[in-house]
Parts: sequence; structure tokens; C-alpha cells
Amino acid sequence: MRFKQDFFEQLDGFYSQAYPQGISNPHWLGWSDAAAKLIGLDKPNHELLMQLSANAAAPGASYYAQVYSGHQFGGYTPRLGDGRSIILGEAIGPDGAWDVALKGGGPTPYSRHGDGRAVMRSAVREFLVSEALAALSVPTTRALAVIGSDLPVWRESQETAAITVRLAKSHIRFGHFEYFCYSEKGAPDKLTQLLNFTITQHFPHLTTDAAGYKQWFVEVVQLTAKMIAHWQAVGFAHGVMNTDNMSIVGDTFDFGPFAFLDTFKESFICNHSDHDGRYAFGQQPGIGLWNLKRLAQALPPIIASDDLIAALNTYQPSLVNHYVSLMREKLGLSTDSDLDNAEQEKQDLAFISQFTVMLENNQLDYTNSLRKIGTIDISSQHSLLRDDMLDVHQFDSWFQAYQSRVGQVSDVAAWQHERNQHNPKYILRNYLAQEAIIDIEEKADNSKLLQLQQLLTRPFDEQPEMNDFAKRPPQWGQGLVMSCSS
Ligand SMILES: Nc1ncnc2c1ncn2[C@@H]1O[C@H](COP(=O)(O)OP(=O)(O)OP(=O)(O)O)[C@@H](O)[C@H]1O
Ligand SMILES: [Mg+2]
Repeated sequence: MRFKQDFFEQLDGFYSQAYPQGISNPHWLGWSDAAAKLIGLDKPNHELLMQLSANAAAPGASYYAQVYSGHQFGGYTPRLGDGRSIILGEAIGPDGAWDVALKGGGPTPYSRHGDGRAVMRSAVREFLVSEALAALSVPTTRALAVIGSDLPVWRESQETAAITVRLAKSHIRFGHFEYFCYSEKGAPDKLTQLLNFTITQHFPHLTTDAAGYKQWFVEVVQLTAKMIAHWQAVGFAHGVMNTDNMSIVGDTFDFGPFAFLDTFKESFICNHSDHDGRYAFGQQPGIGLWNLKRLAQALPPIIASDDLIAALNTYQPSLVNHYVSLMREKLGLSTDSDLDNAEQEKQDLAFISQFTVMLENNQLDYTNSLRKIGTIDISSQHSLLRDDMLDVHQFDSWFQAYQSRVGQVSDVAAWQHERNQHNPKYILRNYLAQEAIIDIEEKADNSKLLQLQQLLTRPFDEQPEMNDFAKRPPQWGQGLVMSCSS
């Protein structure tokens, strides 16, 4: 790894030095070749294992923990900071630099009462889902590796520690801006310094002046809208959308109790601690806006309020626009119609919503139902999807509208093939991750993890020998809810 240290060198006062502490008996549980490529690495080796398990120093690394705050479940916590994630620096790759962080690397000055560690089950889940989302083209942080150990850690019971090696274009969160607005004296200076750094590093096409700041916030709003549109389209519930888990570059960030939908359910809650459903699947678009408003509230010292409000007003149309275009690809709704764009979008959104309501009413699996679109011959009344319906009348009337919206399809096989490029066959279902974790826990066997990882790097490919991984969860794996004690 070849590092630069821009954050460390330019933002003194925005972090604390924090050295990771090694874990005993480190061993690779998983390694991502695709993530490795991003920072110019090839295959894992012993030297890297020692460095990334913090048993040896990584040449050129600085080791620091950033300070930030955040709104957690609606309430403001004035100081959080990296309590269990230690950044080595920005590793230089062929197409840009990536922060390398050891998540679970040991205590930092921000650990409060925590031990700075991550348990194996949560480290494995973060590793798998980062790479799975990337393969689905969802904007996300990446995971280079997950490293197991025999270091005991205590949660509800004794578990073992692991480290996820996270790669992020940036670790700057909405909460960084909140912290320097509310907690630091002379906030405008610090906020300006942070914003100038953010723009120079991550929005280099913008200028670091009033015009650039204004446009920057518009872009943050739109990147966030785009990320959440992807979540809604792919059926991903994040679970902990606190402002300290919202990345300033619009990447999915911090994987705790996340879940992909099995059965489609707007009110699906994946986080055991989320009693009111604040972060339920269907709430995510609204929470995205709520979080952007909290970010905007921290910015008036440096950006005019009118400009912030104008940018926030672009959120909803931008999210709808991205969501509808992703769903059009899934359903095969072409856009060369006589209607004007806005009217077509409105009609399509209503049509898509009828589709998801129908899935919910019929208690159908979201991913598998969409995948069946790729088996439909639009000129035929019969389909595998129809066979799944409890209420065929509702389906038939929806299908009639679908037929007229899709129109003539001259090459059915090509149309179906195209749908399969947008509707994954395989997602990281919670029960699959759980099976991989149980094998590691009980048999020290990571082969299921490796198999899953391989499978999920090609989620759109048929891979018929892996059919079992596309099945709905067995009884024990339905509606698994994860706790935050990770
Ligand atoms: N075991 C732990 N030890 C110390 N601090 C912790 C621990 N678990 C969580 N924290 C801290 O509590 C806060 C909220 O935790 P949260 O689960 O959102 O983040 P995280 O998963 O630890 O890390 P990140 O947001 O970097 O992915 C963060 O400041 C985090 O560093
Ligand atoms: Mg977090």
C-alpha cells in the first residue's frame, strides 16, 4: 500500500492519533480481489495480514481516529468520533485514493465505554455486504478483507474479535459538519476548512468560494437521493440512518443491522433497537431528507440559508427521478413515449407503486418476483409471476396496464435478457450470511463465506448450480432482526 496523508496533514484538530492494537492468531476470513485492485494490491500475503491485523506497522500509515457528532434516532449526541475505526491514511490506487480503516482495530480516544472491537459476525456481514452492494452498482464503501482472531470480546456473551478492512473514498460524515458547527469555538473557520478540504478532495470540479459551496450542497443532496433511490430499488434496508452514518460523498456507510428484503414489506424493520420503525424500509427516503436538513442546519455560518433550502427542495424530485429510472430498467419500461417527461414519470411512479403493493398484498419475495420479469413474454397472459399470486384478478388488471405500457416487443429473448441484467438473482439474504457465520463460529470453516462472496460478485448471472442460494429463507431465517451490539 502506498499512502498519502492529506486528511492527517491538512486537518490538524479534526482527529486524534490512535494506534490500533493487534489481535491474536490473525487469519484471513475473506479477501476481495476487486477491492484490492482499487488500491493497487493483488493477492493477500503474510506481511499484509500482519499489518492489517495491527500486529505490524504499515509503512507510511498515520493511524488516527476522526472526531464527529451526530443525530442518533432523532436525538443529538454532541460528540462521537471513531470509537472503533482507525484510519491508516489514503491509499493511492490507479483511479484515485481510498481511506484504509481498520474497523474493530481497538480503542481510541472516542471509544467512551466501548472496547474498540468488532465481533466476528458483524465484521463478516460488513465485508460481505460491502462487496455485494458494489456488485449491484449501489454506491458504497468497500471492504478489502475481514480478518478473524481468537481474541475474546464480551457482548451478551463471549465472542471473538475480527477486523474489517474498510476502504472509503471519504470517512467524512454529515456528523463532521455538525460537530464543527456546534461544538467548536470559532466554528466558521473550522467549517470552512472542512468544507474546503471536502471540495478539493472529493468535488474537485467545484471552486472553494461561495458559488462552489452552494453547488456543493446541491450535489450532496443529489448524491444522497441517488444512493437512497438505489436502496429502494434493490430492496435494501440500512437500519441505522443516523447522521454520523451518512457519508458526505453519498456512499452507503456503516453496516450494522442492515437487511435485504425477502418478502416485500414497506414497514419492514431490520434493527432490533428500532422500536418505532424510524428506519423502516419505507421510511428511508424521508429520513434521508431529515438527515440532509440536519446537515443544512450546521451550514448557515458558511452557506446562505436560501441556498440551502433551494438545494433541499431538489431532493425529492431527484430521488423519484433516480428511483423511477432504476425501476424502468427492471420492468422494461421504455421512455420514448409521446408524453412529456414529468407526466410519464408521474404515471410510471404510480404504476411501480401498484406493483410493489401487489407484491406486498401477495406476500411475495421482492428479488425473486423481479427476477421473474425476465421470464415474461409480454404478449402472453400466462407467466411464472402470475402463478405466484394469491389474487390473480389484481395481477391481471396490473398486467393489462403493464402490457400496454411495454407495448410491442420484437425480440422477446433480448428483452428478457436485458431484464436479467437489472434484476439480480442473488442477494445477501440475512439467513445466508447467518449460515456462513455459524460455520465460522462452530467449525472455524469459512468456506461458505467464500462461496457466498464469489456468488455475490456475479449477482445477475444465472449460476444454476447455486440455485439454492436464491431461495426464500427457511422458517428459521425469516424476518431475522439484528441487534446493534456489534
Ligand atoms: N465496540 C465499540 N467500542 C468503541 N466505540 C464503539 C463501539 N461500537 C460502536 N462504537 C462507537 O459508537 C458510535 C456509533 O456506533 P455505530 O454503530 O454507528 O458505528 P460503527 O459501526 O462503530 O462505526 P462506523 O460508523 O465507522 O462504521 C461510533 O462513534 C462508534 O465508533
Ligand atoms: Mg457508525
